[in-house]
Amino acid sequence: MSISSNLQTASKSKKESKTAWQVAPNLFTSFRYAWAGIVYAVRTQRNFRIHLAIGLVALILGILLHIQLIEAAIVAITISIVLVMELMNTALESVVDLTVGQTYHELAKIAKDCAAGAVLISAIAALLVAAFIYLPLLLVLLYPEIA
Ligand SMILES: Nc1ncnc2c1ncn2[C@@H]1O[C@H](COP(=O)(O)OP(=O)(O)OP(=O)(O)O)[C@@H](O)[C@H]1O
Repeated sequence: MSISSNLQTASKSKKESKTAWQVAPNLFTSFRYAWAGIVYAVRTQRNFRIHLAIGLVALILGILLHIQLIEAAIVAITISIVLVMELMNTALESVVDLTVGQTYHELAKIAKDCAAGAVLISAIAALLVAAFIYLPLLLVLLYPEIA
């Protein structure tokens, strides 16, 4: 996402909550800020939306394929890691943009590239987990004779 649209969205949410910089007075407010971060990512980050959709499909497929509880736990953790990496990537991009603005800086590039790399590694791990858990079940479903 571009820096200017990031700034636009940020200033919009600033208008919505002028007290967002304050320390959360209670647990409920903390949850509200956390939820606001997730909503921001859903609204502004295409990759976050894609990973969220893939995660939901994986969960539904898991239910349909009757995966075991331990497999469901692994799938849930894997989906969470990818989404967490996306959120951390978004947070880091915002901090970098806040720091250097629209000027090119080699350290800004390293920070953003490494964050993007972290997301990529988590996504590849998720693909591997999906292959290990779903592929054998799907193969048996498609070719019952190999079971
Ligand atoms: N200030 C900067 N200085 C140097 N390079 C930058 C800077 N900002 C961005 N880049 C380079 O451009 C790439 C894309 O940055 P951008 O902020 O547009 O992320 P993005 O395309 O929104 O990423 P994502 O798809 O993960 O959200 C970075 O990975 C980095 O290589």
